Amino acid sequence: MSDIIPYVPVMLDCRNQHCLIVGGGKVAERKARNLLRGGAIITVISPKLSSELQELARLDRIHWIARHYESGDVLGSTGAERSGVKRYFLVHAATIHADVNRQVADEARCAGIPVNVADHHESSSFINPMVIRRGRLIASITTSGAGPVVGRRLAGELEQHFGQEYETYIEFLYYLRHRIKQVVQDPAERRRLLERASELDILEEIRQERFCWWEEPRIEEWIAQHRGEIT
Ligand SMILES: C[C@@]1(CC(=O)O)c2cc3[nH]c(cc4nc(cc5[nH]c(cc(n2)[C@H]1CCC(=O)O)[C@@](C)(CC(=O)O)[C@@H]5CCC(=O)O)C(CC(=O)O)=C4CCC(=O)O)c(CCC(=O)O)c3CC(=O)O
Ligand SMILES: NC(=O)C1=CN([C@@H]2O[C@H](COP(=O)(O)OP(=O)(O)OC[C@H]3O[C@@H](n4cnc5c(N)ncnc54)[C@H](O)[C@@H]3O)[C@@H](O)[C@H]2O)C=CC1
Repeated sequence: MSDIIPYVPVMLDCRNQHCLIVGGGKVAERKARNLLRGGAIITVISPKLSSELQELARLDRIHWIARHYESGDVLGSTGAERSGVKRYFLVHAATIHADVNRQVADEARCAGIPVNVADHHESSSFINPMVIRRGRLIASITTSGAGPVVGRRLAGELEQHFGQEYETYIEFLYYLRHRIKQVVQDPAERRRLLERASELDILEEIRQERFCWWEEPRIEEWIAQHRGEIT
């Protein structure tokens, strides 16, 4: 048995970042979908593509280099250079060949580029969790390699817990916090207001379809009412 890797969870902003996927099958397709959703610019190096990836290439949503991986590709120093890439933000090694995946991983690690290896999580510098989304709320869960079957069941439990009402709830709290930050300068006062905001029973109101979005005057009134409170 291998040790538990003490993964550090982070959320990456991949918008307009160049990402490389080596391999063009079912797994590469899933990694591409995930990155596209995050706004990344994707290059795929693979002699063949799944039908969904072919469609994405046809629509210019991904840049396809139609050949086997060559040493130096992760640095953008071979064919990838022609796609205008200076440096990849992250790399996925997702071919069917363990030795090719390992080569991609070694080259990426040497270059200091985060890499995910589809067939061997111990060689990866990052792994992909199961994700559920409710607008701004993103809940992700991983079993650190125990596998997606159990992960999917646990994600299903999260889906039950975090219903669609959380999208409005979190959006409301975001908006209220944004306004508090604009009008209240004192950090202690701000924190107190933010705590008050988190105690509001909005979630239940949304669930019962009683919630009306707070317009500007109501927010100002609420802030004025609570900012002078002494705790
Ligand atoms: C460690 C990790 C690294 C990573 O890839 O990031 C990893 C690794 C491996 N997966 C393998 C197999 C499968 N993975 C899936 C599916 C998913 N795998 C995902 C994540 C992860 N998979 C990372 C953390 C996982 C964790 O939480 O523990 C998901 C969540 C996200 C995503 O892939 O983007 C996505 C769910 C998509 C969804 O349901 O929505 C399926 C099912 C399917 O394909 O339909 C199978 C076949 C069934 C099976 O084998 O269990 C193998 C063996 C390969 C082999 O033996 O050849 C390895 C290699 C190893 O364990 O080292
Ligand atoms: N991490 C995960 O979530 C999962 C990982 N896997 C593993 O991921 C890997 C890929 O699986 P699939 O996508 O299902 O396989 P697949 O057979 O559908 O696709 C493999 C792809 O690799 C390409 N390829 C082969 N040699 C190449 C090379 N030298 N350079 C560039 N591309 C090359 C092929 O053209 C093909 O597009 C396998 O090792 C599999 O065991 C499988 C399921 C889930």
